Amino acid sequence: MGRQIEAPLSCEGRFANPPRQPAVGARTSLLWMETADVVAEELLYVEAELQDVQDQIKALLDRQEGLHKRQSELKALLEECEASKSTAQVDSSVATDDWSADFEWDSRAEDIRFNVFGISSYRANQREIINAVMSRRDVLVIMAAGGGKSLCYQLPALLCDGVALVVSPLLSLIQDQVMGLTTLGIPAYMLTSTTSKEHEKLIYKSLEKGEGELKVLYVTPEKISKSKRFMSKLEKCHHGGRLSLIAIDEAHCCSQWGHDFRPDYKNLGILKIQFPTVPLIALTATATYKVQVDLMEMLHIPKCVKFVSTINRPNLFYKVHEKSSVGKVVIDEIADFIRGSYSKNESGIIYCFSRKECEQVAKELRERGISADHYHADMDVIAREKVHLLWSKNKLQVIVGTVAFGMGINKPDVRFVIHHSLSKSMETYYQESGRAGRDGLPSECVLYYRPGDVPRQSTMVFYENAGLQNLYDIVRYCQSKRNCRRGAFFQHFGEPIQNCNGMCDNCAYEAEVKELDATYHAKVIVSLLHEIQENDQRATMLQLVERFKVKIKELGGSIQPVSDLKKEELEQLIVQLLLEHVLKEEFQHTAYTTNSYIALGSLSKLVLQGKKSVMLEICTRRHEDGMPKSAKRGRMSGLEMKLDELRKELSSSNDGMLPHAILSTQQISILSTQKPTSITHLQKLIGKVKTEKYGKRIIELIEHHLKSEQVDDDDVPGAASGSKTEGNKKQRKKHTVVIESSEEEQ
Ligand SMILES: Nc1ncnc2c1ncn2[C@@H]1O[C@H](COP(=O)(O)OP(=O)(O)OP(=O)(O)O)[C@@H](O)[C@H]1O
Ligand SMILES: [Mg+2]
Repeated sequence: MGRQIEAPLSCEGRFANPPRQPAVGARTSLLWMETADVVAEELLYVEAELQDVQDQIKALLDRQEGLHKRQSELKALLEECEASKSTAQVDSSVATDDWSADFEWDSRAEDIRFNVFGISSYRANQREIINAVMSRRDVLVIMAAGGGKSLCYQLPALLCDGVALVVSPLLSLIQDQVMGLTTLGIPAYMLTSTTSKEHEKLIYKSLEKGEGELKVLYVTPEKISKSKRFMSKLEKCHHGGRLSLIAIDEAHCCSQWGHDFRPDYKNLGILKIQFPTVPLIALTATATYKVQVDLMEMLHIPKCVKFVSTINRPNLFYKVHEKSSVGKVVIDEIADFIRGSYSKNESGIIYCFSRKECEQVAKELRERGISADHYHADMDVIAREKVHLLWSKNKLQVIVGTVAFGMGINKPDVRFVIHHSLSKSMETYYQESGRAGRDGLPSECVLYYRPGDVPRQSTMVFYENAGLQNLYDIVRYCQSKRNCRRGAFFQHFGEPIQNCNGMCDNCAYEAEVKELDATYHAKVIVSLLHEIQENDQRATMLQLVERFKVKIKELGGSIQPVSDLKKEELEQLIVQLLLEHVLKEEFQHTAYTTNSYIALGSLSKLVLQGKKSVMLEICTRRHEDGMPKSAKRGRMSGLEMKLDELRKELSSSNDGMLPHAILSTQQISILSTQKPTSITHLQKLIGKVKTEKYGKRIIELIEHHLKSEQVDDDDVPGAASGSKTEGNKKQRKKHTVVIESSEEEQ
């Protein structure tokens, strides 16, 4: 604990009880001396009493603070219990249903899963969800980002007769999904602002009369709330018994308590009212209990079956990187990181705060030789689509985007997601970073954080429901120098802690963290703000830092020396004081912008009165950086590289088809281990549809590879046949890290 220093400002009532004066009269000096002794004695006694009272007050205040904290924890817990009770009551009505039992559609479902989607086994909950939908139940799915939610409605869409309607919030997401399904030969269409009149006619005809081949129809929520024409066609489709199911993807957008509320999603409740007998499946990666209850109410699905899976993404390495205040330095570091760890054109995403920043970052990365382009809502649709397609086909390494890019984007082999600036909440960060490693292979999520970015973000979110609270949660995640990053996600989403396995910076590397007593600094900051407010002034974080430095110089002679804090550390302290309610942010609008000012928070008095100490964690050194080598994926084998080239070649000769849709990374890995040389064997590994389309080329390539291996073996004197392949296999195994809990196609 640090020393207690007199607060620079006086506290209320400091001299409220001055010592009583002795009576003056014709007394001798002896009497005066005796009186002085008595007074001194009483003074000592009173001072001791006062100290005692002070201690008690401090203890009480500490207790009060603790109780307040516990009170809000308990309130939140109670809310969760009530929410789960109400959903449990709902769920109890279906408790007797066993969704993993045998169903009549089992073999057809297996056939489509494997032969159409090329997926060799279900992931956790997928089969059960599909069975519930097929049993015509309403379903709520909470499943991790990249967990495989799409299959849960796409497969039933193919199993059922008629058309499945999918509501999805973003154009980019819809394009991505339609592109993926078309590649698999599934008749999927979208009805959005970009749909041509010709296509629109075709879709409407199909809805109205059941003509044509429409199977899955994607729309944005605006279509439901704003287009009467569309709704009337949908009704006709329903009356004809051809509306098979309704899926609402990214369903958290319905709830005001969710992190990405969209007003048009609020009107989706109409769907269940208009089509009560059609099963509705709502899917999201992020929904707290509160959001789940909200969703069930808003979508009118009180009796839905709920499937909740873990949010854990064991293959993602989470890291917070200290961000320099010099823009060029940040870009240099990002460029070095990409060049150093991802020199083989591995895909990545960089999230930026603003559209202008996206363009700037992309341009500066290009200047440093990295193939990058920007993506944001100000670009016209064609330009955006072009960038997205180039990236999807691995012809562009990095997309630098705003939040407009990402929700549900399905590129499985994104190896890194960098946040150039802070996200606005834990949910947003979980979703955006969750774009990485959807193929289950090790991938990195790096957030560049500097406390100076907090006011930038807070001016954007303060008017949102719980906007500041959400922002401060992610800020707490960033400020922490010791706590497990993964643990912060579990805590936030109310899930029991699971082992991180060293897959975050704080767990992987021990940082040298100095704990500094910053109580005095905090007192000076609080006093300064008193002065500022008394003079009817305001101070931004930057101005406060500057004034602090001046103040410390002024006070310098009269106080014991305190350790100097650098500008960034002072900003870190101010942010910590915001998180601890010693300070708060206030916002003021000008004609052009909104400014954040730092003001006194509810606990500022405690600091001033010396009843609250403030400790600051300063990271002096981190021994290493980045994902540990042991967690990184080994280099591709020769055959894997050849198969990768083949899928790229097939992708460019089949316009619109994405390389990973031709062969997924897992399939390439399986093929390179099993080396099938017959169509029958190949079909067992990648399914019928892909074998019919690309089987001949794949077999040719594998045979050619085996022959060249044989030649190499023959060239090695004394090498036994097959021994080299074996050797390669062993070597590869040594480099490859298998992430246990990702149930990939192995
Ligand atoms: N059972 C499975 N086995 C292997 N891969 C699968 C399986 N199910 C889905 N996938 C693949 O996992 C990836 C992610 O799937 P999907 O896009 O459905 O994720 P999601 O849950 O919708 O994530 P998000 O919340 O980010 O939208 C896709 O490449 C998909 O093909
Ligand atoms: Mg999705």
